[in-house]
Amino acid sequence: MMGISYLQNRYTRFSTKHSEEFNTASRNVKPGLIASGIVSAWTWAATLLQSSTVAYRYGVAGPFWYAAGATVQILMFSVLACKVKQNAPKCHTYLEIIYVRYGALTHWVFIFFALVTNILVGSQLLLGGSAVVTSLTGMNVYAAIFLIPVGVCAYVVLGGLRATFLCDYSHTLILMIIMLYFMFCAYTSSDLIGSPSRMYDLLQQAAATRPVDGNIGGSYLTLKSNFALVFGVIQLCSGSGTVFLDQAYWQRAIASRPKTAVHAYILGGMAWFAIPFGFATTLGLSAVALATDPTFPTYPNLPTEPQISSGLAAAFSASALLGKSGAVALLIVLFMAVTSCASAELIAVSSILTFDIYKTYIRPLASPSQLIFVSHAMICVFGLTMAVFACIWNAIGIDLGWLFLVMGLLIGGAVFPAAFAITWRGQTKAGAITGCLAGLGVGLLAWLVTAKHLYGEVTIATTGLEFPTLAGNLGAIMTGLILSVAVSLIWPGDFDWEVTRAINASTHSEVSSQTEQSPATTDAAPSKEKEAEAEAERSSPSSVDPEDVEPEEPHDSASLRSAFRLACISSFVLTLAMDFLIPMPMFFSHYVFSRGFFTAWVVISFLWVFASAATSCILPIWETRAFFGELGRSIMRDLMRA
Ligand SMILES: NC(N)=O
Repeated sequence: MMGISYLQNRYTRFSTKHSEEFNTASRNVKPGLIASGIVSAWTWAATLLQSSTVAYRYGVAGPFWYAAGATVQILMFSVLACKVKQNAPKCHTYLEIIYVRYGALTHWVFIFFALVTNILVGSQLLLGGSAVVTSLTGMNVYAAIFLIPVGVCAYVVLGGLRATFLCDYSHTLILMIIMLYFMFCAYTSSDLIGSPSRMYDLLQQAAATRPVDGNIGGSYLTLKSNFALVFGVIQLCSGSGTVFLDQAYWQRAIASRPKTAVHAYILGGMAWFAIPFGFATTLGLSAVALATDPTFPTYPNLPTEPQISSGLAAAFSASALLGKSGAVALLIVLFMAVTSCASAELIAVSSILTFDIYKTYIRPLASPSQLIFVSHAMICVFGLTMAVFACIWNAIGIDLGWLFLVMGLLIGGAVFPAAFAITWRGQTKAGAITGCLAGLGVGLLAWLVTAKHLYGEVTIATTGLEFPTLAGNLGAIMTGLILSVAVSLIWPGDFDWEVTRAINASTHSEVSSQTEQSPATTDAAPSKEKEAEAEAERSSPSSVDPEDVEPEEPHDSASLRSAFRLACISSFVLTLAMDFLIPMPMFFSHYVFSRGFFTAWVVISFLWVFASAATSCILPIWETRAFFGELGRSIMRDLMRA
């Protein structure tokens, strides 16, 4: 990472010493790298572990609903990405939009929801990751929780947002390779399974002795799975909160080029689908198939419910399929997922704390170097915070499964108010605040009342079950939607987007000037500092610029409007297909997969993973080939001179 940052600073005009580059990657990253960054930010420990948990519990419907329920938010976010480019092209965080549109009170409400989202996602990463590390290596769980973020903090501090994209890229590449290793092993070479047909037989045998409650005929081979459908709805609600309120996704929209942001989100969403779908269709179903095999780590017992809820189904099947090398491969893939997502969370929170709290309320005239210093410090503060929260969850008996189902009801109220803040000129301050807070209240109430009503007591066990969490998630998100719309229509407003377009408008892009002149720093930044930065730039041996190699077309509102149309149409059509047209006929017809259909299902999972690898691993290299050629020549020239 240090090497990459050195090369970037020496040979390109993007210096990590500038806060604009550190926090927004100078807003010119191409769609392949953004898509790869989206895939890796959205690939949590849970994407691998919880998807395998639901495969173990519900059969083929689990991976499908995990993937379909959490892809659509990324597709829909393409609409917001486009609106950010249209209505607030110079913002650093989405909370800056809230601040200039609604003022300080609403800003603090949204800061609260944004930070709760990041804390839940960050601590959930460490909770899932550490459970598997402890299970496979015996390491103390608290040591694992604290060790995981240390390295990530170091490379994010060194490299900033662009560095996280580059690390995301390399981690996604490794993740794809290992995922394909598991898939090929399970479905082609393993002595225990070795083919889709053998997996089909083993799943049928498992259904005969361990039928799935709520599935037609107890089968693992059907989408007629009541609890998988409930999980899918929770996933839709909770995923909306963890995408729309997580600055990491806004940051990728902000970092991308205006006209390609939409493509990046659509590509990223479609590429991400393959990860939980392919991974859990392999390791989650293998856990069902091999649970009674002597190679299974819990043999002769079946895994316990707490083990499954902690996300250990994948760890057990990886060990059963491949022994020690399976355990090592799972640890590596999990490390890649946890670190690349943690890096996205760290820099996202650092941007919020730097721009929305420090620069807005503490030191409005902060200089660029002060902003960079605070960004670095906040990365470490948040690294520590997420570890502390993961320890708290662990100490009070909350596991990955519980946190996964509950997250959405805590943040769901703010989903629609946040989306409307950049898309609907009619949403008022009262509508936004009422939607957020009432959504939180109703979500909590629906959750606890349902647990008490259905199970007679409110405990960690009952509050982590499907129906209470479904009620809470739906209550929160729908209340946020209904109240923000109703209140805004009763006391209407008509916002002028020119106000948000003016955010940081007078900032001269560092990309063009190499000196940062945000409104707050134009006059205040010490001129010596600017001179030093300019001098650093002049002394650079040569500055390779992707734009010089491949100049981008000018941005115009007509092309942004057509990108917006593309975002709306593609997110609507893909969502309809993934969440209704494909699963619902299979659900209502009570279809149980035939052997041939299951084989085709597995083949599709392979093809999708290959397409996903092409999008997130090959496309970023292809689209920057001219830049890398020029960079290589610059390095050669520099070496010749030495
Ligand atoms: N990112 C998720 N929901 O796996």
